[in-house]
Amino acid sequence: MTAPMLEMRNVVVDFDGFKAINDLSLSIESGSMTVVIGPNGAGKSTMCDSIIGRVRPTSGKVLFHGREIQAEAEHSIVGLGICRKFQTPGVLVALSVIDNLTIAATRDRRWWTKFGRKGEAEARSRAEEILETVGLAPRRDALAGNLSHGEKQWLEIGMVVATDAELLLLDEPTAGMGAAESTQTAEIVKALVGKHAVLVIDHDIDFVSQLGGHVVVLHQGQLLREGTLEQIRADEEVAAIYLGRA
Ligand SMILES: Nc1ncnc2c1ncn2[C@@H]1O[C@H](COP(=O)(O)OP(=O)(O)OP(=O)(O)O)[C@@H](O)[C@H]1O
Repeated sequence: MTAPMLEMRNVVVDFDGFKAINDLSLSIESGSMTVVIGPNGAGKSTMCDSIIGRVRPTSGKVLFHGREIQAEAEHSIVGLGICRKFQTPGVLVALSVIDNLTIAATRDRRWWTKFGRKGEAEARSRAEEILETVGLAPRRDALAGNLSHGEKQWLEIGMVVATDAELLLLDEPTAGMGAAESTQTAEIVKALVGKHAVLVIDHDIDFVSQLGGHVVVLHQGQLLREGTLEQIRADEEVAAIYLGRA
């Protein structure tokens, strides 16, 4: 039997006696979409931190294609093919959209780790492709600093995609967005699935329903439920704890 692409096995993250992640086990398959929801403080960001190597599990294992990565440095985890987008966009505001994407594509993790820097022409052609994927073709030459909040988020998704990571971690990609921008974000994220596995953290249930992925509910650092959004919505314990229904 082949190992899942990513597996968290009995992971505990203990901050001075407080278990932000408490015996969490879950698997993510290649090319899949997993959406993590849960109340504030459920441990969603800490879960991402423990996958990417920003936080060390106190116990348990994180495996990527069967290889233990829980003790690896963040940059080597990125080199293996896991890349994370944070809530706050980290684009280079003085550069154009296409230049931001080209720089990110130049740092394609496979070229970075195995062959040195990718050629400028190849990186630019990859950047042009990603420009379409994230819907920013009309804003190609705009300075990143002049983009709207939503456009900056899409550019940063594009920069994560440009690394050609196998697993993309998107932490609240719709933070601060209105309904129309959230819908467009769902379309962008759905288009990434297949080529990449995507793990999305988000609070917005409308957005989660537009994504249509496998839903994981975290509560107090533990996996409360997983399934389709319909199964999650029908679950009375989840409704009481998270969706606010008695
Ligand atoms: N470095 C830390 N030291 C101590 N406690 C922490 C640390 N990081 C997170 N926590 C605590 O761990 C718990 C889980 O936090 P986390 O940010 O992972 O939750 P979350 O589900 O992402 O919440 P939110 O939806 O509000 O972003 C919270 O109670 C938080 O205060």
